[in-house]
Amino acid sequence: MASSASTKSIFPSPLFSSSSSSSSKSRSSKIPNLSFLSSNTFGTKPNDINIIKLSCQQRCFVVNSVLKTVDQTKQTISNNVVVGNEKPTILVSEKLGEAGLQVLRKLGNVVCAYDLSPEELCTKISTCDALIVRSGTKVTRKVFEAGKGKLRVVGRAGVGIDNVDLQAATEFGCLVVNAPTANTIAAAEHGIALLAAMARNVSQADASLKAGKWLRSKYVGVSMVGKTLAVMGFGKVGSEVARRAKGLGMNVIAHDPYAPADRARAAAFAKMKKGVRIINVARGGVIDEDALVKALDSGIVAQAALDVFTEEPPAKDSKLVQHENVIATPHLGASTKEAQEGVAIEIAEAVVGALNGELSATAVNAPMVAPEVLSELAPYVALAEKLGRLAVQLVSGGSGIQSIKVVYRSARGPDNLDTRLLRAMIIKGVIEPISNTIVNLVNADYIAKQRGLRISEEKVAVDSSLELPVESIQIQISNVESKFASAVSEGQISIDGKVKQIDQPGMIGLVGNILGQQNVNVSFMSVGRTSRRQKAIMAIGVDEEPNKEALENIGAVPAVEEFVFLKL
Ligand SMILES: NC(=O)C1=CN([C@@H]2O[C@H](COP(=O)(O)OP(=O)(O)OC[C@H]3O[C@@H](n4cnc5c(N)ncnc54)[C@H](O)[C@@H]3O)[C@@H](O)[C@H]2O)C=CC1
Ligand SMILES: O=C(O)C(=O)COP(=O)(O)O
Repeated sequence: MASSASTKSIFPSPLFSSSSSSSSKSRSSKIPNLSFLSSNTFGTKPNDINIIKLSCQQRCFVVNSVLKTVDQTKQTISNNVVVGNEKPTILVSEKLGEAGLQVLRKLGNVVCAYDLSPEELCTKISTCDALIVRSGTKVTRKVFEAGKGKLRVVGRAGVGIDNVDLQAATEFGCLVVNAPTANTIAAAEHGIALLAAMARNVSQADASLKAGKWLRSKYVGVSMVGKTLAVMGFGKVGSEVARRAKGLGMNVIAHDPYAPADRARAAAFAKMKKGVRIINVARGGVIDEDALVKALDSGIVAQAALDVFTEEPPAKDSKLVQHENVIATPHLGASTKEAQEGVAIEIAEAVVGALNGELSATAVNAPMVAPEVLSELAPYVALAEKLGRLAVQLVSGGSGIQSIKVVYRSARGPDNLDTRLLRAMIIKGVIEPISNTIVNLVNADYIAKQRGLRISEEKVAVDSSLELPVESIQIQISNVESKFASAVSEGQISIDGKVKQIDQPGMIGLVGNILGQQNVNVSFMSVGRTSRRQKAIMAIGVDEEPNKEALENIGAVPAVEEFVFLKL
């Protein structure tokens, strides 16, 4: 970065050079610099401004300028899920607990429309910003196509997202969030309920009694105590089932190829014991239903208790459901009052958070960025996007960029710098100006890949006592031609960005006066700061080009740490 924190650059540096060799004051006037600040809305340390060296042609004079308001910065970070000042419309297509609806109503217009046909859903979705579903709504590619440009969030009020086309969601930049914790106990309890009901033939005995029979010897059951329960999938539900089964005196073994070894001891299921009993409260797809019918017929499987099916609802004449040794419930695992209230609140908060521009902790198709990481990276997010925007506008033909190398100079070790957000914003900056595609954290990597844009990243370690996560971000683009001959050095365009700045009273008047004295008309002025009396930034548009004296006078103002003049 040529301009250091203390440099006041009037006619700045060789275009896009990352060199720090020459002072910006000594450089040719035809190559301007630009300083950008993203206001600090996330509690990032107050010294932060984004500085970008660039070349432009439109007349614009910049002394510590504001790039984004608080909300705008949030929008940038938030995958474009913010819908401006209008109240967002949230479609709830399956029954959701009242407590969740109340949370949603505080933010937006909530439309509850149940049992929609696929066509009706597509029609309705075109006016909606968010959609909340359970397992009964198929959120297909067609739904995302119909919601294109408007649908920003799909909330799954539960765990399983197999009814949502995640690939399509990602391609359309639509965030998918779920509610992964609130129905765990309900599902585990349902598993235990099915286990006990199956062991004691509760369903069959009940049906027979209601049919006027009294068949005590037919429905002799089996005891659970001392039996072995194999839990397939030792996640949230599986481990709660295991705890309860142990309480019933069962021996519990678990199989989970992905669970940490200390959580699940792998068990071999090469051959099931004859007379095994199977319970499924996960998903129909985990069991081959035809094979299960055969196994039930042959007696290898004595009984099955099923809450979930490959096709829901299953066909009325389903051999599996009708089998006398099968008890079945219509996907009721999560259906307790308590779980549904919990799930409703969990998903409503996730959707509201997403619509408010926060990255969700339960995002399914976007990288999770911890709040503290988000907070400290906030100023760099705006910087990254601007660097991308500048890059693409400098390259002839706009779409000519095929690969970008991003160099992060940081005192942090590579493992302590999460650059996914910054990379996504660079991609956003590069692609959005030249296409109609909305790019965000959800789809950035996908869109880049689809367009053949390769992004490589390098983290360069620097010694620094500052606790900033990033000292500078540099974008390097090789083998491109520029609209501005001076932008290319040795076949490469290189743009640097950095952060810092100061807020103090009187700056607007001071700078305005200097310009006025030179008869330079101000066409716009935008000011912002990280926080009160902290770092600030100001952008001024001018109708006439200020002369050298005016620029020098501005540069001489003590509080101006750095300023640049640029023609866009
Ligand atoms: N019936 C119902 O109403 C409900 C059903 N569910 C379903 O229950 C299942 C479990 O939910 P959670 O425990 O919340 O999810 P989870 O993600 O906490 O646990 C799933 C576990 O399955 C393991 N797993 C994945 N592939 C496996 C394989 N091939 N063999 C063995 N284990 C495998 C994973 O490593 C993970 O530990 C999900 O399918 C979910 O959709 C959840 C809640 C209610
Ligand atoms: O959370 C899950 O994965 C479930 O299967 C619950 O489905 P539901 O919300 O009851 O349609």
